[in-house]
This record gives sequence, C-alpha cells and structure tokens, in this order.
Amino acid sequence: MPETKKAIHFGGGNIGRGFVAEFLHNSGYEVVFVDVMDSIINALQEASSYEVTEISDEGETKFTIDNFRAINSKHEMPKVIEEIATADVVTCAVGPNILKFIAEPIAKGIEGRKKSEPVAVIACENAIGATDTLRGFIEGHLSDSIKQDLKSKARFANSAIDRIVPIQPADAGLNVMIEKFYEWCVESAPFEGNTPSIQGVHFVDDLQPYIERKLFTVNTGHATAAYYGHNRGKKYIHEVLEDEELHDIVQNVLKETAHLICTKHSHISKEEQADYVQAIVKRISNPVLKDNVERVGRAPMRKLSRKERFIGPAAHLAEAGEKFDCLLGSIEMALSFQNVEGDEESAELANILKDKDSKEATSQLTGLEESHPLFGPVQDRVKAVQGLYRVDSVKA
Ligand SMILES: NC(=O)C1=CN([C@@H]2O[C@H](COP(=O)(O)OP(=O)(O)OC[C@H]3O[C@@H](n4cnc5c(N)ncnc54)[C@H](O)[C@@H]3O)[C@@H](O)[C@H]2O)C=CC1
Ligand SMILES: O=P(O)(O)OC[C@H]1O[C@](O)(CO)[C@@H](O)[C@@H]1O
Repeated sequence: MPETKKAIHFGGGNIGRGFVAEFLHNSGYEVVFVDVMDSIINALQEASSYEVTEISDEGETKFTIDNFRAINSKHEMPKVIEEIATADVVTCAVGPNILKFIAEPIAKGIEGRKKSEPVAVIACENAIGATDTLRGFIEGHLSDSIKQDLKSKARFANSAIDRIVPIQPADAGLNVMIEKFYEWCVESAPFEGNTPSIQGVHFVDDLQPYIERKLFTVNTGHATAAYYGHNRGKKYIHEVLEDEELHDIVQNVLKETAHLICTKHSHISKEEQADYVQAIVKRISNPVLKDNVERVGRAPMRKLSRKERFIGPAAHLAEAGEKFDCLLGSIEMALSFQNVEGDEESAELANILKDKDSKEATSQLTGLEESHPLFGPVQDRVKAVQGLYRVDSVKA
C-alpha cells in the first residue's frame, strides 16, 4: 500500500480550511492543522469531518473533508516540529504579518528532517513573494550547515492564491462556504521536475505575471470597493458594486492597473485582461457571498505598503509617466479606513495620521522615497485625509 502523504497547514481559518485543506485532502494528503486559536483547534480535534460548500450561479456543491488532525502551537510546539520533520508539504494561510511567527517551528522541523525527500514549503498568502519572505525568516533560525544543503531538506515555492471566502456565519462551526471559482498558481522551478501532486494547482514557470495580475486586479478592485463602500456607509461588497457611481470607480481603477499589466507582461493581451477584469467584477458583485466591506478592507496599513495592491501599481505607472489618479482615489479611501472595530491596523493608521506630519506619514505608510514621482501626489492625499493643509504648509 502506498504511504499516505502528509501536509502540515498553518492557519485553520477560512482559506486554510476552505481552500488549501480541501485541495490537499482531495489529493490524498492527511492534513495536520496548526493554529494558535483554541476554539478552532479544539473543534478540529473533536470533529472527524467538516463540510466545504462551494457556491455559484448554478447552485451549491458540498464536499466532506476528513483525514485531518490538529495541533495547538501555543501549547504543543514540539509536536508541530516533529510533524514537519516527516511531512511532504508545509503550507500556510495565516496572513503575511504572521509569517515571522511560524518560521521557527518550520526551521526546527527542517533541521530535524527524518524523510529523505525535501519538504515542499508553499505560503498561501495575498502577497508577492510570500514564500521567499517566509524562507528568509526560516533561514534566520537555521544552522549554517543546514543552510548550505537546504535544497536536500526543503524546496520553497511562491504561490498566488485566489478564492473568496467571506466571514462565515456564527453558527457555521468548522464548515466553510466558499465561492466555486479558484486559482492557485505555484512556481514549478524550485521542484526541479518533482512537483508535489496537488490536484487543482497550476504549476507555472514564471509566477510574476500571475501574482501581479491577481493582486493588482482582484485585490486592487476588491479593496477599492471595500474602502469606498466603507466611506459611503455600505455594509456588503455587492451593495458597493450595485451603486452605479462606485461601480464605475472600481472599473476605472482597474483600467489603470490593466494598462500596467498589459504593458509589463506583453503576452497578456488587452482583450484577455479586459475579460479577466469583468470576470472579477462579476465575482465580487455576487450577493450570495455577503462579503463585509470591513473584512475586505482589513489591515489597511498592509494594503497601503510599498509592494501592495495600490502603491505597487501606482508607483510603476508614475515611474512610466502614465495615469494613476484613480488609484490615488483608492489610496485616499484606504487612508480613511480608520478606527474600524476589531481592526488593529485601522487604529494604528488613525494614530499615525494624527501624530505625524504628512511627509512622515506618507513615508512610513507607503515606504516611498521622497524623490519618487508618486510621493508628492500621495502626500497630497494624506494631507487631504489629515485635513491639515495649513498646518503642513507652515511646517514645510
Ligand atoms: N479569505 C480569503 O478570501 C482569502 C485569503 N487569502 C489570504 O489567506 C490568508 C488567511 O486569510 P483568511 O483565511 O481569510 O484569514 P483567517 O483569519 O480566517 O485565518 C487565519 C488563521 O491563522 C491563524 N493564525 C494566526 N497566527 C497564527 C500562528 N502564529 N500560527 C498558526 N496559525 C495562526 C488564525 O488563528 C486564523 O485561524 C491571508 O494572507 C489572506 O490574505 C488569500 C486568498 C483569499
Ligand atoms: O487579507 P487580504 O489580502 O484582504 O485577503 C483576502 C482577499 O483575497 C481575496 O480572497 C481574493 O482572492 C479577497 O476575497 C480578499 O479581498
């Protein structure tokens, strides 16, 4: 009998249970969830299965996920390390800011590797180069000798992951309702011909066009809808898209990023990108998802950072002397996403905008250099949100 494959997955949240674990399970892996939230781990330890419901225009399809275990890394870190030492795959969907916290057990599992085959490490976060970032943190915990021969112990592949998983109803327990559409692209080169077998994953030679197209279309459009929607008092994303003015704003922002994507990645034609944009707008307009603007807008400081969905494309466009004023509107709305209940970054953003002058705030929030052609236009939006035009001009 063939040996069962084992995947360790950090983050038993929405995308973890609903997407990553579903694919791993359907590909024959035993999934070991690792999380720090007692309620999720206890529920996973008590359950023998849960349900993933895919929803689309054609109706619902239910999948049962079983063959999993769960470990609470807050209390049982040695067990986590032990599991990684014998795993085939390690994935995570914890949020880009959490990668540094999961690096140490992965490093220790790699140090204590008991399998002759290297473990495949794939971070499933909405960020460019998330696996590279995780690898950097992992290497900080590895001995020099292991680092020199890391390829024989672990292979690291970046990925782009796209599927909308809204906040689940309070009584859903472990069950997850998820859109039917998915895209999970993973770099193939790090595996040197021996890619892990995960059904539904699209292994690609060059991830850059996929991750940029995804982040600068799906996430730019979605977050634009969220921030404008929050500003206009909308509750759900589909309500934002039902508003004609806001719908046009989202489409116009995506015209700017489409121009960038087609210019930068010449094999993506204007027609192909236009179709992709309309498919995305249709996805995010789906009322069945009942996706809250606060969920989609969560973590505004991460979303305003240098390589992310607004500053990333706007900086490229500004450098090329191209139009980016619709993206500036999204940036201004993101800056206005302050003190939202349950969102720590939105409170920190409010404090920065209150305590710092516009130059310091622009620099801290966006990571742009003052000499960058985008700096001035963003600083103007920062000033507008601060309502400090006169104070700033006195300071300058
Ligand atoms: N929800 C979505 O539609 C999509 C989310 N993503 C990405 O997936 C990631 C996770 O998103 P969601 O699942 O929506 O969030 P979530 O909040 O539902 O899940 C995150 C999970 O990580 C856990 N966690 C936090 N710190 C941890 C640690 N130190 N060790 C282990 N687990 C830890 C949390 O307890 C939580 O269960 C994010 O990077 C997000 O950008 C990507 C595509 C779609
Ligand atoms: O934490 P983030 O970056 O908002 O990730 C969730 C986003 O990813 C998406 O699922 C798109 O794949 C959107 O639903 C959502 O806006």
